[in-house]
Amino acid sequence: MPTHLSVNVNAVAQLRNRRNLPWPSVTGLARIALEAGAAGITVHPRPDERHIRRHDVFDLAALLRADFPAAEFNIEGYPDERFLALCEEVKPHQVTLVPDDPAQATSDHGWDVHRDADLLKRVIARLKAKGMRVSIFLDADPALVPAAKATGTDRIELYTGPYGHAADAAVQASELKKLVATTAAATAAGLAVNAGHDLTLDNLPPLVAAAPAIAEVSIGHALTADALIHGMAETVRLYKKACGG
Ligand SMILES: CC(=O)[C@@H](O)[C@H](O)COP(=O)(O)O
Ligand SMILES: NCC(=O)COP(=O)(O)O
Repeated sequence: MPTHLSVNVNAVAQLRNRRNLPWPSVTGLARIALEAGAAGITVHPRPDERHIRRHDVFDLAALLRADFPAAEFNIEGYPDERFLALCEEVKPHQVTLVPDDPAQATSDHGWDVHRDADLLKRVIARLKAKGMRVSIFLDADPALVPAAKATGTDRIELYTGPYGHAADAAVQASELKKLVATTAAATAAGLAVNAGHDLTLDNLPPLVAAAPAIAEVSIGHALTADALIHGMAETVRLYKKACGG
């Protein structure tokens, strides 16, 4: 089964937010991505609404419900009360919990699954009780898998930043090894595996070849940059091919 591609539209929203104008259209670009074969859409509404705004989340949910019922909506974020209430209202297919501080420029680490075990258990049970699948952002380290599993999560999302922005080939190869080992440990523990952050057309094929069990990648920054060159539809086709299908 090829790895599913979820298109993250944060960067489309960030470009739109430069002006008080409705373009580029977040739902319009999401529609093009889904028509071109993306399996889903991802957003990471941050508290300062620097890119995705609250209304985008509702607009995208309505788009998927009306016109792309087979596609999945994935909402990422830190589980404060505002975020949890938003998820409960929108009911996406998947909620990805990320340990980001509001001041962070972007996500740069996974959960401390030991220190934050109680918070994660409580929040995951709450979201799952409302029918949402839950994934937690995790650094590539197989030793973290047992504690991740103990939180009750359905999936982990491997933080691929250190692989994606590795300074040289040797570092990238060593990061890839960690991603492969963590995928194997998670799969053996009965957890499905997603991956994301700084994935590109260049680094995606070696990742999915080495870890074909990865169920889904969510990609935004590089994919949006490529869409400026190739257009969104062609870019989604290129990334789908890079995902193996
Ligand atoms: C959770 C994760 O990996 C992030 O990639 C995030 O969704 C990106 O957030 P920004 O688009 O705000 O950098
Ligand atoms: N979960 C990762 C994601 O949605 C997008 O990350 P990036 O491709 O913008 O780095």
